[in-house]
Amino acid sequence: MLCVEWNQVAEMCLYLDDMSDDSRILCLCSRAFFNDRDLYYLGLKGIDISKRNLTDYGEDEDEDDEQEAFEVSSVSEVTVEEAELDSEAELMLQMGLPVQFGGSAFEKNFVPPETCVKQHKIRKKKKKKTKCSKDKSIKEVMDNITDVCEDGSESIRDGCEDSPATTGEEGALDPTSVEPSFQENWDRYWNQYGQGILWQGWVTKHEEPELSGGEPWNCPTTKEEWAEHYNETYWHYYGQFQYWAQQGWTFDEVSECKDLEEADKIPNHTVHVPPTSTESIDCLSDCVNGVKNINLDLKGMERDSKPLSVIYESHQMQNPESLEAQCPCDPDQSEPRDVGSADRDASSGHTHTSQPAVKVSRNNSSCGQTPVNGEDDDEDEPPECRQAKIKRSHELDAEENPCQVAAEVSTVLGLKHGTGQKYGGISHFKHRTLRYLEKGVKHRSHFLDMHRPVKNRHIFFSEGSEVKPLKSKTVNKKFLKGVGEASSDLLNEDLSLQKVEESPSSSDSEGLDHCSISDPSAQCRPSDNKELLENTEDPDVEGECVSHDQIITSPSETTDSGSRRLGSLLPSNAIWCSDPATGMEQESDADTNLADTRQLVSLEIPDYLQAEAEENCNDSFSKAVDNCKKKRKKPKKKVQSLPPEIASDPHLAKYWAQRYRLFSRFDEGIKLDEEGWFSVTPEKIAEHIAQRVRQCIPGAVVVDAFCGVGGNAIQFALAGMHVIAVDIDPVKLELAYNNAMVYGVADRIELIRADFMGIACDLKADVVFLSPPWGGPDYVSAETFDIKTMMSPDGFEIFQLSQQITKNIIYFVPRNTDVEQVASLAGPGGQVEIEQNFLNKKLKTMTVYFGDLIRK
Ligand SMILES: C[S@@+](CC[C@H](N)C(=O)[O-])C[C@H]1O[C@@H](n2cnc3c(N)ncnc32)[C@H](O)[C@@H]1O
Ligand SMILES: C[n+]1cn([C@@H]2O[C@H](CO)[C@@H](O)[C@H]2O)c2nc(N)[nH]c(=O)c21
Repeated sequence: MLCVEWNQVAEMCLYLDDMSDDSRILCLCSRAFFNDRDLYYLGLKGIDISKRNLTDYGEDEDEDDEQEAFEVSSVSEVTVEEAELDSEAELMLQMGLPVQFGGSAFEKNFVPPETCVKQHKIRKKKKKKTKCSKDKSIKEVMDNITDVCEDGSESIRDGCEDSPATTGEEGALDPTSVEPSFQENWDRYWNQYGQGILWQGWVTKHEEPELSGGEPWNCPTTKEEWAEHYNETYWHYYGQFQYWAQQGWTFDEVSECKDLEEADKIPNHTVHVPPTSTESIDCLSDCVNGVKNINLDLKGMERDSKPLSVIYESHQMQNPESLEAQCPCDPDQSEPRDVGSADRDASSGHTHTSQPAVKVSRNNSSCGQTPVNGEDDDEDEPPECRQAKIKRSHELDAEENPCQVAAEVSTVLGLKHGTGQKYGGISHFKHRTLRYLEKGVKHRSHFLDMHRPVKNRHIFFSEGSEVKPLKSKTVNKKFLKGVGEASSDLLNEDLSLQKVEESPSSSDSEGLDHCSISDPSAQCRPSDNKELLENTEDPDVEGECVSHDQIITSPSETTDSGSRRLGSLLPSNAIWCSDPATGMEQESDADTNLADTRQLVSLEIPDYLQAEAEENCNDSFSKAVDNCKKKRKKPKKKVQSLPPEIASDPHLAKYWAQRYRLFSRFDEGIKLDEEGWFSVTPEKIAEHIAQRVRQCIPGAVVVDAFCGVGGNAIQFALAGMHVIAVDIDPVKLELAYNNAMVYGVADRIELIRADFMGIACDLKADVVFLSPPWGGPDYVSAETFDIKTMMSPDGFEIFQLSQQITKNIIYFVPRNTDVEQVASLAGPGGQVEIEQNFLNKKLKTMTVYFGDLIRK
């Protein structure tokens, strides 16, 4: 299946210094969205997330994610079986917000604040009576438990329950638990921006809103939809506001009158708060007091509803970061930066677009958080963006501020502009332009998690604030470690530990000995490694290793694929492992003994990974959960044995929970090693990349230069391509082979154990796919990822060698990669497509396409 949605969002032109404008690099920015929530939840089955932190289970799998963990208690009533959260609700959870503020989960539990409290409480009481007895027992237990908070210092009652950001349903829903100053601030915010946000959202959903039949909130045909829209928008922004407020953000209120004057004295219309549901309409309108009086800028809104085609221009962006330091938006720097006439000159005539465009300038006055009502399509920006408003004008003016433009681009598009060395002798880009290709990019971007950095923190709440800061990564890690230690005595026999101990893993030295052999006649596949062999489609997959010291022609070269087939020169000390069953060959290296460096550290298994662990738990919490589970009469799940690399490292637990999103056929015998777990491409993304290749170059021969455990190679093969899969690590090739067997595509993948850097010049193919190591999961801790210096091998050298094979290259890079550096790979006058990959609305990775693979 292809991605849920694919959009071209912007076109960025990068102009080279000292070169004509024809040499500018065109960079298409696109987004691919995938949804594999079902696979994620499948991986959580058997894990009681009510007891643990969801981030431990990989929804936020990166080691250094900005989205910090949310407290256990915030999902105290959420168990995997019933966790049917939509993405928005989940985002709320991740932000530490009550799930009720998100999407469908919200709708089920709609509770307007303030004036609706009483009404709501009555409803709640009624609801409560009919609630599952699980709630009762859990509540009971929760009342008794005093040591469940992860930080160990506070009880649920004292430390968790009170905070709306960290509570379970009860605490979260009680609006009185929201600090009054927050509510006041929110009301002011909503009064000021609510109408703009509402209208902008409406306009985005409806190409050209038809106003002849009346305002959408009055028109009988749209009334209901408007109500829903209102509801969704209100609560979405409420959640956003609460989150950013917790992060220390404040917003500066501006005088409405002043705004209106600035907004060209736009005719006023009144927004009537529409019915949201039969029960809540009146109270909602009261809740959002003041919205009735907000003036709607229809004229401005109409302007905004036109397709966006906006150019941001920035000049001399050699060092946007250093410029950012002088940004006049910085409250500490009151003096505006004078861009100067030279910059203005440089800006003229560099639109280079086929479509009409509006240049965007940064008005200093707008830096000071002065949104212009209805004038600006940023009207719906979340609080963090209010600090840097952009005002449209038809000419660049002296007040344009390149650093803000860069910041805007990265805020909206989530792209990183670094100062890293450029490829191919390009010194730097003298200026750049950016044109949106999609309407409502900014609005849509708000609903995506792009790991935006949070800057400009202010003290917002009083010291007595009950809003608890989100849990830190350190705590999270400590917790994980602790769990690993504490749970060693809870080992469950069902987990086949004995088997784990006895059976060497793929990353275990015993297992490896079979492949890192010097005797070429030795068996390549570890015949005694049942772990590795079990569940493969063909039980007789043992093969022989054959030594080669000459040019080896791969079996596929004799197939009917003509000149496109591989002819590879292999290192002279290479050993090929041939599988008689499939005719596949594998190479092993006599010099390599990775086994020495790999050990099983410990066999402690966290209790929460034991699907049926509750049988061993005598505490009342477990009993309560147990009771609930029994009530649900769900069939008992088969206990799955934990792979040793997971069992030995509690940090890998999160990847285990994600196993089906990595390989949907995981249970059929998929095997990974430690590196494989954290670096394999999630199946949906790999499938999408493969489909793109299939569409552009059907039947291509693809070199997967760093194939790892085969995540991409398998998808290329499934899409009908012939794959030459290279990896330096023989263990990876073992695993890739095993996994390819599971998917029934082993015969379409040639596995070569070699250093890609050494054999690249001898490979022939139509497409090269590059997914090199990024230096481990810590790649996220870099503000901007530099593909030259942070990758090993050097990302530029990898690319240069690949260019010798073909111009059709796919580079799979971290989401925080310096886009200008990546774009420079295209060379002067070249083109590149940078595709952001979103998994469940969260930016995961970027895929960069070159040559014929760019979607025009
Ligand atoms: C990130 S993993 C690839 C993951 C793969 N795309 C997947 O989905 O399974 C990178 C792989 O590159 C391999 N590697 C590292 N240096 C290499 C080199 N010089 N040549 C070939 N492979 C290399 C590592 O052994 C590792 O398996
Ligand atoms: C450390 N890591 C994560 N991913 C990929 O990024 C996603 C989000 O973290 C992971 O799911 C994985 O696909 C990696 N891909 C490559 N090619 N190399 C890596 O070192 C790597």
